[in-house]
Amino acid sequence: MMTVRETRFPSSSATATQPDAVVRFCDTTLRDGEQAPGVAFTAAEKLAIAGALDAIGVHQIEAGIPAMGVTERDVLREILATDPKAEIVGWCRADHRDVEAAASCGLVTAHLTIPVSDLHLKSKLERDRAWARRRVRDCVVDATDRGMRVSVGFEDASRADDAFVTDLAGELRELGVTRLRWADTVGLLDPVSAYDRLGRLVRAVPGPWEIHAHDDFGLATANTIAAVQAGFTWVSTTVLGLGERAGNAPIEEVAMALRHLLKLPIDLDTTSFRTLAQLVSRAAGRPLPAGKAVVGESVFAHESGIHVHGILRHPATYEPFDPAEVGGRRRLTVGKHSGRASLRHALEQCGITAEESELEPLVEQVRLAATRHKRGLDSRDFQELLGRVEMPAPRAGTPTREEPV
Ligand SMILES: CC(=O)SCCNC(=O)CCNC(=O)[C@H](O)C(C)(C)COP(=O)(O)OP(=O)(O)OC[C@H]1O[C@@H](n2cnc3c(N)ncnc32)[C@H](O)[C@@H]1OP(=O)(O)O
Ligand SMILES: O=C(O)CCC(=O)C(=O)O
Repeated sequence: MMTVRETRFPSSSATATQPDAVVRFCDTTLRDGEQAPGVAFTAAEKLAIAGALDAIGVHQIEAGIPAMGVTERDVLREILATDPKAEIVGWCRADHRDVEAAASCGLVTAHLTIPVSDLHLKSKLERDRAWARRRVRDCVVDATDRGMRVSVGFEDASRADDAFVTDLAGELRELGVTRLRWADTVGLLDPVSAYDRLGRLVRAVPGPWEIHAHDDFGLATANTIAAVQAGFTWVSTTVLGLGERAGNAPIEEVAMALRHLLKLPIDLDTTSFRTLAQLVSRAAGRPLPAGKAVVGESVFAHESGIHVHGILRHPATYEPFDPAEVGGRRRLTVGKHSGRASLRHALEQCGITAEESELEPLVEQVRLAATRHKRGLDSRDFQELLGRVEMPAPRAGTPTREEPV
């Protein structure tokens, strides 16, 4: 383990814009996440993921689709039987059969979805806005009559007529719908328009709104943050952004951006983010990319000379927050872009105090070796290199580092 002086990261609450606002998370890894092509969680994996999401303090877990059949409903019952703190939600179409299926699992909360763009209504369902209004209202009444709490999602809202969505939202609030979800189903939103459009919507129809963003243009996190800035108080997320096509807004990115960029309090145990990401990555059969924001293996690894020089003086120079906040680990690596400060530090870790004049040739040797290997040097490579260049012997009694430098 490297030894960087303990230094404090700049406070994350110093410039809070809305100090009392707690943004709530509806995590849909087990619904939209599992809709990612080729992903199929087993019951055991669904239970493990639900347990992990509950343990970190997610407010709502969208745990599956009751209409999918008996196996899905059994898993939903099993998740409910674990008595989680999080509210467990079943995703439903605006269809009485789906409401019945949700109720039959013992779910007390149902999320009903209705497409709202003319494209979806006409081309997909061969229906119109009047049908959508009638159908969703009927299903809301059906679910509430069964004693269920109901939220409603507007599918393809980003391509819908805002006036229609606003009117429908007002009617649904009056029917007792607890929350409205605005879905950017195909990821067509940009943050500036999101802020503008969603701000107008919240002002017209106050109350809890949730943003459900997709990442087709790589903007899911940015759009989610913009929605919160516009007044939305719930966010739809999935672990690692797993989901349809390019996926959803990753929980780990949204939470850390809200905490550190918007300075909002986040009441999730973010220290488990890395283990949660590893769990979902394994269950989904999708490797966790080294550079994945917040939870990738490399996002707190530093090789470049200027960066390591800075990090050794104050980690905040090249880290946005303390890696421990997300269960991550800082690593200083030696490679093609290392400089003298980095190698001086690596040598110190091996118990060697080098003369300044010895560092420059070592830098050159490290560059050549890293280029030859086409990767950073691990501790064995580094030791080998030291054996080949003339360096002072390690200080007596100082253990030689075994772990990567
Ligand atoms: C944007 C989203 O992520 S939406 C969520 C999408 N998720 C999934 O589709 C995953 C799970 N889906 C399934 O297992 C199946 O599609 C089921 C069980 C929901 C339905 O299966 P099937 O009855 O075989 O229907 P199929 O998948 O062929 O077509 C979808 C049907 O839902 C209807 N439908 C689609 N959206 C809605 C809606 N929001 N409200 C009401 N009906 C809808 C379509 O009109 C079509 O009905 P039809 O068969 O009467 O024409
Ligand atoms: O719940 C909803 O309405 C959103 C459905 C969805 O996953 C989407 O539109 O991307």
